[in-house]
Amino acid sequence: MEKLPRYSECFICGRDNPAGTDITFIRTEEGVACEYLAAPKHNGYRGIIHGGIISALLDECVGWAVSLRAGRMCVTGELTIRFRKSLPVSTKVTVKGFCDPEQKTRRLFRGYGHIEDEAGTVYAKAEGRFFPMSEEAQKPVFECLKMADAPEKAVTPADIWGEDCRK
Ligand SMILES: CCCCCCCC(=O)SCCNC(=O)CCNC(=O)[C@H](O)C(C)(C)COP(=O)(O)OP(=O)(O)OC[C@H]1O[C@@H](n2cnc3c(N)ncnc32)[C@H](O)[C@@H]1OP(=O)(O)O
Repeated sequence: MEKLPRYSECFICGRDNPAGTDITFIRTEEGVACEYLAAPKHNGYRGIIHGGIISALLDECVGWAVSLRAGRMCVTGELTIRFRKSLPVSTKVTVKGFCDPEQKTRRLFRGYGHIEDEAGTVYAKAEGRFFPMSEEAQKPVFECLKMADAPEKAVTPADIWGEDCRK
């Protein structure tokens, strides 16, 4: 399992965004995952994590999973979240994202994901459609992507996709 780069300004994974969740995503055999310890600063109602935070975690995790498959960073076109159970503060959960293997076009990628705790309880599920950026639009993204373990180190498309890098 390999740590994915972090986007310095991102609300979810950015080191330089004090409002964020300070999360590192990991490439897994099936897709992408991250650990999240439900924090009181992310409350909606007292003691329960805000649905917007849950949505943002799933958006980014599934977004990474489809981006790895697409060979380009993607933007979210559509995201549907099903909130199955309230997520209590202080719960340690794993967020998992996957790209639909039944890919029919290179223009639009479908992805899905969920949030579960150590006992396997699922709190929320997501599915969405994601669109790869153009090569031009992707360039500024790489100005802010930094290696997870070396924040001073820049990242190139080849660092993420290797030989699968889309031209
Ligand atoms: C990798 C790190 C993780 C990152 C996670 C964070 C991701 C984000 O949150 S990104 C921020 C939020 N998203 C955005 O800012 C994207 C804003 N939207 C856009 O840029 C554009 O609307 C975009 C790219 C989605 C589609 O634009 P465009 O390519 O011009 O679409 P368009 O030509 O109108 O439509 C193409 C096809 O896609 C479909 N489509 C277009 N937009 C959408 C949409 N939002 N949802 C579903 N389908 C859509 C259309 O139906 C159309 O299909 P068809 O040709 O069969 O009619």
